[in-house]
Amino acid sequence: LFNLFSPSEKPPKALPPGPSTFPLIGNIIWLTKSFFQIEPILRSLHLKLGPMVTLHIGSRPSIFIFDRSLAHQALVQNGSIFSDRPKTLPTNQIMNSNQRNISSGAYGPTWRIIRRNLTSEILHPSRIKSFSHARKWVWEILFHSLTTKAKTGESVEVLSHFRHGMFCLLVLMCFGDKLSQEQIAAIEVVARKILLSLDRFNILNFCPSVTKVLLRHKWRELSQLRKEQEEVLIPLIRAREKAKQELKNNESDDYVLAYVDTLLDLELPLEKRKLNDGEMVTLTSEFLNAGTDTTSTALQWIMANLVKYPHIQNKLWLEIKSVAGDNEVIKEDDLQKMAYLKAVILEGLRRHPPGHFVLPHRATEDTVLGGFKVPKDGTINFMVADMGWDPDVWEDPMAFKPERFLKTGDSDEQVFDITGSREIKMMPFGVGRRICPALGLALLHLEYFVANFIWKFEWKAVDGDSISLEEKQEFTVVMKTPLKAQISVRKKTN
Ligand code: HEM
Repeated sequence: LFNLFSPSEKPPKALPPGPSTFPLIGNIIWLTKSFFQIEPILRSLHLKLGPMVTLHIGSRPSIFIFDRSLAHQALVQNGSIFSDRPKTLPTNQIMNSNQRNISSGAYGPTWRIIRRNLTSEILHPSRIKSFSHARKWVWEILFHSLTTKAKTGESVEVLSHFRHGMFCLLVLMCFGDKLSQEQIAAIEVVARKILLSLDRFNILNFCPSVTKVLLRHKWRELSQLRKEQEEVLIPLIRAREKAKQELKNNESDDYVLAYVDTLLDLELPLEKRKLNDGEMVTLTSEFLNAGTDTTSTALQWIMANLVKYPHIQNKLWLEIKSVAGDNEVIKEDDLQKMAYLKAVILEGLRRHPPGHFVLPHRATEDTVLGGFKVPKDGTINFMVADMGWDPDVWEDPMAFKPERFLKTGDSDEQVFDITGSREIKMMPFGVGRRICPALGLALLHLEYFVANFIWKFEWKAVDGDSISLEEKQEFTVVMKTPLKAQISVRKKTN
């Protein structure tokens, strides 16, 4: 437990401060607001009340942490208390097989096994390497559609291209690389339909026993949506199961392990059984959804800044040129030699983290943080965007300056540690035991695609348009005015 008070002192009884509201009505009003609507309210409360703020949302207190060293105390130094998840809402339970996925799973043996399966079987650096042909395939699809735009002079709606590219890539990692573009499109249609309609079902959570009667058609609609998802994914899982057997029997060199293969082999530690179809659907969908919007949003923000600031784009292009020479495509090994590229990506994630909060955490014991009580079952949220914009850590924090991530002089100082294990300066992937398990993959995807985009094309604002950095909440925090760019193919002699 935290040792923030001496044994003679009594542990504090008070929760972190919060606004005064009418108990029941206030709790319900917060429930109707999205995190994005709450964020500005929290910021003004933070200025008045300090680094920890409590809102009574629904039946439990929700504590919001602004301070990076308190975040470190909670998530790193006391990770065993702060790594659980709150119980998910009844509508989400249908989509996540009753919390049987990584992101919503309770901190315990089942979560540990399914998370470790993903990190060691698929996201291990050597495994990530085995998917390089899939990345090249997706790059070629993007390259062809962008070249057509460049030739016709049409502007590019950047996000839809990026999102489709990221989705294809994750589908191939998930189901194997023998899928056609049509099959991928069918998975994408149902995944987007679900993502865009989930908010409509929130009302069902207000008093499920009542809404199950009064709004039963809406509950049916939700079950129908889940059924649609299963009807698309289960046949693909079965087909992969068969193909895997055949490829293995023939000892084929073509066999590249896919996420589904690992799930087919997995055994749940408590129940001592294999995953059922519903659980497989839940886990494969999590893989596709967790990685698509996050990465494509980050990519859009980064490219927006490269369009807005042509001198940064040019500096990056010069670095790529110095490493890539005459290569048509940037090779993955070459990315390691591009320090400025890495700085651009990190600055993008600092200035525009795709999620302004990590997923909510739950405290498993009564404990003390920052001199306040954090009650057992309380929900804890971490203010990701605000930490990355803290003027005590980052000079001129709202400016886009990749140089801040470049090592100066020849000191032995480590390159920036985004895991925050020793100290948190920003946390776009979270920190501690629940840190995004795919941060290495996400960084590789961002580096690989940004490098190739800039290597092959020059990106400019559409005539007369300035690039607005205003934000809007969707699944992630996206550009309110989506980036449109005019692109031209770079000439070798440029
Ligand atoms: C730029 C891209 C990405 C960003 C910024 C990002 C960010 C995050 C954040 C903030 C969390 C929550 C951490 C917490 O609750 O403390 C998270 C969790 C997670 N992410 Fe990512 N992510 C990205 C890409 C991906 C990709 C590509 C995948 C999968 C292929 C993925 C899979 C997951 C999973 C499964 C979790 C849940 C971890 C757990 O609860 O144990 N993410 N991510």
